[in-house]
Amino acid sequence: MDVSNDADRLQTLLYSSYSTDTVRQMERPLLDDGVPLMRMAASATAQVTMSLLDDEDLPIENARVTVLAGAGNNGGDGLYAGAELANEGAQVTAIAVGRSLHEEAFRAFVHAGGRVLVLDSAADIPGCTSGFSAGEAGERLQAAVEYARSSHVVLDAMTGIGAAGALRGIAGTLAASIGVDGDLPDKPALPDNEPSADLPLVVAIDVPSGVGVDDGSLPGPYIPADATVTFGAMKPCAMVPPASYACGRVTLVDFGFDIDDAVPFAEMTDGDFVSDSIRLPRLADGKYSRGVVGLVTGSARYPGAAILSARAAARTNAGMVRYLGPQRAQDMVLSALPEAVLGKGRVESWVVGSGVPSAGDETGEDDAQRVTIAALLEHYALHETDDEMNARALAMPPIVVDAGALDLLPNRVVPQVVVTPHAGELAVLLNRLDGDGVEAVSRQQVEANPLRSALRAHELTGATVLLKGAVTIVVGPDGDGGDRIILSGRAPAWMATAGSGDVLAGMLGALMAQQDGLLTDDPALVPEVAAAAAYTHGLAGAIASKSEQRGWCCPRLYGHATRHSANAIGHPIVATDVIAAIPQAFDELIR
Ligand SMILES: NC(=O)C1=CN([C@@H]2O[C@H](COP(=O)(O)OP(=O)(O)OC[C@H]3O[C@@H](n4cnc5c(N)ncnc54)[C@H](OP(=O)(O)O)[C@@H]3O)[C@@H](O)[C@H]2O)[C@@H](O)CC1
Ligand SMILES: [K+]
Repeated sequence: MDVSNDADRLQTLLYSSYSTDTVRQMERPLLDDGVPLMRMAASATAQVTMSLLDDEDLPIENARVTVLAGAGNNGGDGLYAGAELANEGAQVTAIAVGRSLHEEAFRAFVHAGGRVLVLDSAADIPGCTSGFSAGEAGERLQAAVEYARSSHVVLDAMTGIGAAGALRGIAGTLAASIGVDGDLPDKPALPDNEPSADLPLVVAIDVPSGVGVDDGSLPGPYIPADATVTFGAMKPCAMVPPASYACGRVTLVDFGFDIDDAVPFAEMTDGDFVSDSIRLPRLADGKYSRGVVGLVTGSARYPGAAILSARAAARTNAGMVRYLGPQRAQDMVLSALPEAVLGKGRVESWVVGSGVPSAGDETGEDDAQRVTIAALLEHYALHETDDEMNARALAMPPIVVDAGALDLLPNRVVPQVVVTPHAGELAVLLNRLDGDGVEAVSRQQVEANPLRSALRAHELTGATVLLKGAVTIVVGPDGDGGDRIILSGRAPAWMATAGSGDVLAGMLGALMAQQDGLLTDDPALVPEVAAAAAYTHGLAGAIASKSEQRGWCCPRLYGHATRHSANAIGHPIVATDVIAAIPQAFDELIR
């Protein structure tokens, strides 16, 4: 990735996340040059902690701070940060969860007046008691939990990027007692990831302990944070849900990593990125050249989805919308959108399945829409032996496969097919594709590790996958034989409402129709346009609900002035309100 100037570099740093291996490669040259990264990390953590205490009107001299310190460098960060807070007058206790502590950091901590409570009887930490009985170990653990709970601040320094798998042993028990075990992060969605006023404030060092650092999963007990101070570069867990929901407000400490040659693991969309997907009208344009969207959506049973998808597509910069569906839905579409054209004709993209019953639905089997969709989707199927049919499939216009069409998806398809499931629908899709012999995956499992599920669906089908959520995950081809992961976190939580998905499907269809056929020629653009649709949908929802809250907030950059952040929570909306706000969203994106 070529990052030509400083502003571009910072933008890339804030909106890209890198795997732990890449982060270690990027920090290597600095460590070799003797740059004191750990001290820099610790100072930043102490400063962020003090400013949080300040926000709560808690003087540092009165603050009780608990450092949950692991045996690795993450624990070292915590101990140095604890030492700085102790030097400022705080009363700081470190709970040693492993058998050792980072030596120099431990010395600095003790020198600053910090106290240490050891939990592992086999620990070997200078000046600390060990070899105690199992009974005493239990008492110490209980005391540690109580002490942490009654603190003003907990610095979570158990594990950082060296974490492997679910937290085990004492760290796991402590996380289950102080944090969460088995549930997704569950708190009101506030603007700017505002910390709750409840004490203790939890500050995660680098990453919250217990989350899947490289995939955003929650493999076991974890400690949700009010704030995370992360070093050098964003890790996937700070962007990918549900771990990203456990990070609270994120501050990135720029170590000056050279990111020119680093390939991000996952990127977050921003408005600049999205505007590339918007085709501005041209002087010589007519309605056809601006892109026509064909919709096979809605059904006799669910006609409303036809209206929502048609109106959303028409508002999203399409030249024209064609609608195919049952008489009742046709009548309703025409009265809601007189501009719609009924019946078949040339289109630049398709949207199928929104508001169409699936096979499991009681009206599913005999719904005529399903017959039309199944026939259309056959044109997108890839066959092992038939090159001619494959060439025809590769030349098809892009298509959005939503809701009731998902169970009609052929096994292997071309990448300009975008499937748009929510977690439950993705679980059903994966179980059908994986077939018997592979353990069935539940909606809850998809929710606990949505990225893995989206990657799996892309791998199995070849389709581009857009998994809906407060942070929407898009997985598609990167053009070099690999996967591209793009996220959109623009939507406020108010958008979790009936019909919201139908609106997204229509918007995505329209954005794909206006790409002048480029998506068919270059499938690597498909995930970009899919993420752009999710972002524009989220932005329209934010405008409609007058909400500053979003699924993902851009991290603060340590040492740089914090932009004043508005804090309107906003108000409830219905899907129709989102459509009404699309023009204003475009206005913002094009400006
Ligand atoms: N490189 C640098 O100089 C800089 C690094 N920096 C900081 O260092 C961090 C990386 O440090 P790291 O590599 O030492 O690993 P770290 O995250 O402390 O984890 C290792 C410890 O965790 C334990 N552990 C692992 N898995 C576990 C599990 N499932 N359940 C329970 N325990 C588990 C593991 O135990 P073990 O497996 O050895 O028994 C070991 O004790 C990085 O995130 C950043 O904060 C910054 O200061 C900037 C400069
Ligand atoms: K941590």
